[in-house]
Amino acid sequence: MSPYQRLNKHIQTIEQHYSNMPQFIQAVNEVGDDVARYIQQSEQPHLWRAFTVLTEPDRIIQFRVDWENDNGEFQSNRGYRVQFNNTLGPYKGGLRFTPNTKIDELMFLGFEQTFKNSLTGLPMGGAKGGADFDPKNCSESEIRRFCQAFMTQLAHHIGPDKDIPAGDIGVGTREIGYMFHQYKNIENEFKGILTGKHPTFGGSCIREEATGFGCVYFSEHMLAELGQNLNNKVCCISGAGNVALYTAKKLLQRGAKVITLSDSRGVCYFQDGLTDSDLEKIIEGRQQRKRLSDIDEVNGDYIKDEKPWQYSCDLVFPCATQNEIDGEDAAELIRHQPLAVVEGANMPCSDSALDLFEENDVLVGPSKAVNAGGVAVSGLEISQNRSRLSWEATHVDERLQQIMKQIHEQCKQHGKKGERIDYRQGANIAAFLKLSQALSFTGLLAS
Ligand SMILES: NC(=O)C1=CN([C@@H]2O[C@H](COP(=O)(O)OP(=O)(O)OC[C@H]3O[C@@H](n4cnc5c(N)ncnc54)[C@H](OP(=O)(O)O)[C@@H]3O)[C@@H](O)[C@H]2O)C=CC1
Ligand SMILES: O=C(O)CCC(=O)C(=O)O
Repeated sequence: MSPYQRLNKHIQTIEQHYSNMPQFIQAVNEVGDDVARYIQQSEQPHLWRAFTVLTEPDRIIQFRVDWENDNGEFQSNRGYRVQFNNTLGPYKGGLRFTPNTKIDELMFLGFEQTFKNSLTGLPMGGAKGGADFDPKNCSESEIRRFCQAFMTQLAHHIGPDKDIPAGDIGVGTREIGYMFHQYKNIENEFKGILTGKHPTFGGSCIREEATGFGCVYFSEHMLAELGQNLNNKVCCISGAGNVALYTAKKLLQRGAKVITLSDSRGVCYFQDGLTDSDLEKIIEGRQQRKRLSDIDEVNGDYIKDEKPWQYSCDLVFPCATQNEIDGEDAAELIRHQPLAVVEGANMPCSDSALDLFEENDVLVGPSKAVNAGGVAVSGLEISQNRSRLSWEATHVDERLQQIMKQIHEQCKQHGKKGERIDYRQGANIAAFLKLSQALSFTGLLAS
C-alpha cells in the first residue's frame, strides 16, 4: 500500500471512529488533503505515521460541574478538556462556555490548536475545553459561581507545565479572573495556570487585543503581496466579541472602512462606516454584557436575522464562530469579488464555501495562521509569568507583529502555487512539518 493510500485509509478510520463528530472530521480532512499531497509529492512515506499520531487526541476529560443558581437551586453542567497533543510544549488553548458546547467542537478546536500553536514558533501543545453553560441567561453572581465550580474540577488537570487554558467564546478577562482566583484558593499558590488574566495580576498587556490585532497584521501581509494596503479598504466583520471588536479597532487605525459587525441574532450595518466613538460604545456595552442590538446611539442599523455577507466589500473578516460562511453565503460574497477572506474565527468557512472561494480566486487567510496572535501573546504571558516580569505594551505588540510576520512567511514558503499563495496549504504544511520533525525525535514514528 502506498503511503498516500495508507493516509487515506487512516482518514477513513477516523471518519468511522468519530462518525458522530462532523466538525472534527471536517478539520482533519481539510489538513489531511494538504498533508497527503505533500507526502506524495515529496516522497517522504514515513511522514504518514506522524499524521496518524496528530489526529488522535492524547486525552479527553469530562467532568460534572455543580453550581448554585440565584434561587438556591443546584444545577449540573458538563465540563470538558480535550488535551490534544503536547509534543511541542504544555497543552495550551481556550475554554468556551456556550449552551451547545460538545466534544465534537472541542476535538476540532484542539486539533486545529495543535497546528496553530506550532506556527507561532513558541513551545506550546494544543488543547481546548469548556462547558455546555450559557452565560447569557445568568446573573453576574451565577457566572462567578459557575466559574468557581468549573475550576474546582478543572484544577486537577492543569498546571504551568501541564496544561494552561485561556478564554474563548463566552470566556473573557472577567471569567478568567474568577477561575484564577478559585485555583489560588484551592492550591494556595500563585501560578501561571491560565492566560488572558488582567494585567493587574499577571496578565500580559495586549492579550485582550492580540487576536484581533494579529488578524489585521496578517491581512496587511496578504495585501502587501498584492501590492496593496488597508487604507480605504471596505471591510465586513462578523461577530461583536473579543476578536471582532479588536479587529475593527486596528482596521480603523489603519484607515479602513468597517461596514458591519454582527451577533447571533442579526447584523449591524454602518453605511458611512463604523466610527471610533461607535466602537467605544460597543466595547463598553459588551463589558456590561449588553447585546449588540441593545447598544443605542451608534450610527449603524441593526437588521434582525441577517448575516453580514450580502454587502459589497474588499475584505471579509468572519470573527464569530465555526461554519458561519456556508456555500450560499460564499456565493453571495463572490458576487462582490472581495480580495480576501481573513478568518478571525476558528474554521468559519464550510467546505463548500472554501471550494467556491478557491474556484473563484478569492484568497483565504486560514484561521490557524490568521488568529494565532491570541495564543502567541498567551505564550508571551507564560514567559512573563515564569520570569515574574511584566513587559510594556509596545514590547508585546512588537513581538506580536514579528510573530504574525513569520507566520505569513511560513505560509508563503509552503503555499506557493505559481504566482499565487495558497495560504491554507502553506499553514497546514508548515505546521505539520514542524510537528512531525519534533515527533521524529520521540521514537513514535519508528516503523
Ligand atoms: N478570544 C480569543 O483570543 C480567540 C478566539 N478565537 C475564535 O474567534 C471566534 C470568536 O471568539 P471571541 O471573539 O473570543 O468570542 P466572544 O464570546 O467574545 O464573541 C463571540 C461573538 O460571536 C457571536 N456568535 C457566537 N456564536 C454565533 C453564531 N452561531 N452565529 C453568529 N454569531 C455568533 C457572538 O454573538 P452573541 O453574543 O449573540 O452570541 C459574539 O458576538 C471563535 O471562533 C473563537 O474560537 C480564535 C483565537 C483566539
Ligand atoms: O490563548 C490561548 O491559549 C487560547 C486561544 C484560543 O483559544 C485559540 O487560539 O483558538
